[in-house]
Amino acid sequence: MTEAEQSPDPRQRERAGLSRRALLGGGLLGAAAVGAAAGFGTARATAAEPAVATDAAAGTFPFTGEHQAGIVTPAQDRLYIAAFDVTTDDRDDLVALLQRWTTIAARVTQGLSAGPFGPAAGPYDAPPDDTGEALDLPPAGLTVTFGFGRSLFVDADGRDRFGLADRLPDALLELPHFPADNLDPARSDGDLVVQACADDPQVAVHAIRNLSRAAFGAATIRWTQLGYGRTSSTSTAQRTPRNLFGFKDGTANLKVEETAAVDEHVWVPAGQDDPKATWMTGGSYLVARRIRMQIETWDRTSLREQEALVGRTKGEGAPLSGGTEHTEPDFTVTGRDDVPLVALNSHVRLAHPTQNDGVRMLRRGYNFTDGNDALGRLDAGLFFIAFVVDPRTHFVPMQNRLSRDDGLMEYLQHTGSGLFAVPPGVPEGSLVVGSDGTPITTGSSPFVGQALFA
Ligand SMILES: C=CC1=C(C)c2cc3[nH]c(cc4nc(cc5[nH]c(cc1n2)c(C)c5CCC(=O)O)C(CCC(=O)O)=C4C)c(C)c3C=C
Ligand SMILES: [Fe+2]
Repeated sequence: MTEAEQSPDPRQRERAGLSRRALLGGGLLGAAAVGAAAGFGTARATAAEPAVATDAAAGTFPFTGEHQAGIVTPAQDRLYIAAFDVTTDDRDDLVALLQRWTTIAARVTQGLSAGPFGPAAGPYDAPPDDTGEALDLPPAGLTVTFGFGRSLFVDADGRDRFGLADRLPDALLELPHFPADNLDPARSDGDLVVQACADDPQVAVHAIRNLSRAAFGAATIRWTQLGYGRTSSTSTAQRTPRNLFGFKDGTANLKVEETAAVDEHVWVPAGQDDPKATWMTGGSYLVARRIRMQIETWDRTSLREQEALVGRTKGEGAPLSGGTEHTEPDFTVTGRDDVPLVALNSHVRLAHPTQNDGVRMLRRGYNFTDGNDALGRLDAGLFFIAFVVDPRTHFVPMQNRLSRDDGLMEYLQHTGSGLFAVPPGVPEGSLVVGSDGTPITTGSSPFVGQALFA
């Protein structure tokens, strides 16, 4: 036994024990990273806590790949999303931030601590390199997805901030003002966005907190949103969840199994028209809208009216033209006085591809509840997230139509908004692996969004 392990000071004793376990656990950690990359469950491992196999909730998704994770990944139950303002004006600092973020995201998504020491080991007189709240938790299917806002490229006066203006995609437009928008600038936009999704909210918060910590001196948080109860399925294997209006949401969503449709409507293709956006090949555009729902008014609305506004039944989620949940709506079917069964101002009619030039989107929204207002009404709603190949064709026209004609709008208020270019994934097998088997990025190794800076 070492001197420290025999010390009367319990902290000294604990530290000595941890360091020892760190040494003993070094070999296992490499195995943990490999197992995790293969998509198998591991407990959160640190240099101090070697990995152990746990239950199914411990699942991991690979961080690297052609596309970033967290888009077609089966939607997890929880969301923590943060937008950042970049505070440095040095391009090298921005690149260094993205390198740090890549390393941390590659680690935490595989159930590792944010840094190699972990929260309870490492130099005793320095802050731990991981904040610790996820130490004993499984990875919970965590994915971390990064995006770039228009303001990263040009400032409000159109000035080139980081020598990136000639790479600003035409598709990364300033979203227009939509009818009935009531946007709070403090809940909108941002230079960078990080979407963390997991089946455990603490795991998602841990990821954002440690990324935010690593941004110190380079970027600060502009807004965040916690979400619960996914409002969309992104895989046919998932059951359809419900939104806070009590309706099934995500029935007609794009699903990962529809590969041709996902290629057409989600991923930015190679050889697109815009030469400024070649770095986006394999990426997508993330549209975020914080939509407050007038819950109390809705709850005083008759079931007949609720179903008419949505265009589907509340229980089964079937279109009002008949059938079951997954029956396609038939907009030609009429009832008494030749009135269409799926009303002209119903949400599903106005959002249907047949009314929108065949456009589909991959929705990945979450419910939110952020306390209440002075009148005791819940500040609750749907944090709408959609991934699309081009917001000019796949979001703006539909949102204009919905804002203008959708009967649901009487119960909705858009209070936050953001549009972000989500670059492709970090290529598989490209991250440098450290001597302890954990992912590292160095000055020369790949990082998320690297093609933008090439
Ligand atoms: C601009 C895009 C959309 C916004 C904003 C939006 C907000 C929103 N939606 C619901 C509830 C439902 N939406 C449903 C379907 C649906 N919604 C959109 C787009 C937006 N929704 C699309 C493209 C679709 C699919 C249309 C289709 O292909 O049939 C449904 C029905 C079930 C389903 O298919 O998902 C519900 C219910 C709320 C409450 C809301 C804002 C708070
Ligand atoms: Fe919708």
